[in-house]
Amino acid sequence: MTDALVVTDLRVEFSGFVAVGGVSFDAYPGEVRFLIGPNGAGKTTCIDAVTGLAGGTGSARLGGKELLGRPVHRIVRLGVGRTFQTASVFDELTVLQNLDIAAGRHRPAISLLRARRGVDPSIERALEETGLAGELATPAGILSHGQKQWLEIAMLLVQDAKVLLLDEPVAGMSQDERTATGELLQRIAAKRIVLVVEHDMDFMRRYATRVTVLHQGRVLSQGTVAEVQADPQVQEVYLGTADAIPED
Ligand SMILES: Nc1ncnc2c1ncn2[C@@H]1O[C@H](COP(=O)(O)OP(=O)(O)OP(=O)(O)O)[C@@H](O)[C@H]1O
Repeated sequence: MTDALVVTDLRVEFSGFVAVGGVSFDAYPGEVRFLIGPNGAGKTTCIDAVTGLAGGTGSARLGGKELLGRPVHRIVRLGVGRTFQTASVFDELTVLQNLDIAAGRHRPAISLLRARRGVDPSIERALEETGLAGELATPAGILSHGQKQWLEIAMLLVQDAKVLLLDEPVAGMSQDERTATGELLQRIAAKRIVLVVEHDMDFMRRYATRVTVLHQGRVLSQGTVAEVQADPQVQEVYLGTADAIPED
């Protein structure tokens, strides 16, 4: 079983501006963990710090291992993967070629040069899991917006990421794609840590098991969906009204 991700008193400054001012949260396999908050709350900066893209102080531990201070590639090697707000796949390559590249770090370079004799089992599993099995030969550039996000997730699965940090995975998706993505996150979270940064409150309410609400670089509220929805401070930040995060 994958260890927990435990972030303690994380602080990130940009030239004296405090973007993240002492944030603590944890995430476990088996839950779909959400980080929400208004624009500029520090959500992306938190995952930038955990993945080594932004320097931070405090602690971000995966199992017993401290992530802060390690270079990006070492954090990746420890099993921490992320997606970005804009999908970063190779548009001119097929779905399979993208996944081959993602799988590359597991094989000796020479095997990448050999002719393909069937699809790698880890790639096959990732294709099934993300619903992209029918798109093997499709150039990534002509996939739908949702499918591109799923391909990015598939690339992390192929790399056997233990932690998936997903930055606004459903932004710009259709309702059907959102539902498919929520169900995908529930499936992959069974054995991995899934932390989702989102603006979409409806999506959060449907799929979050636990939520941390950030505001101006600090934790405003933390708990189950019901707990954060009932928190007057959260309601205040979202539009300043009690029905800002509507109940079903
Ligand atoms: N590289 C940087 N240099 C300076 N300031 C930055 C940098 N990155 C982020 N910031 C600032 O830090 C604050 C937090 O930004 P961040 O992108 O983490 O917020 P966010 O909660 O992810 O917002 P959004 O929902 O709009 O993506 C913002 O005020 C932002 O302008």
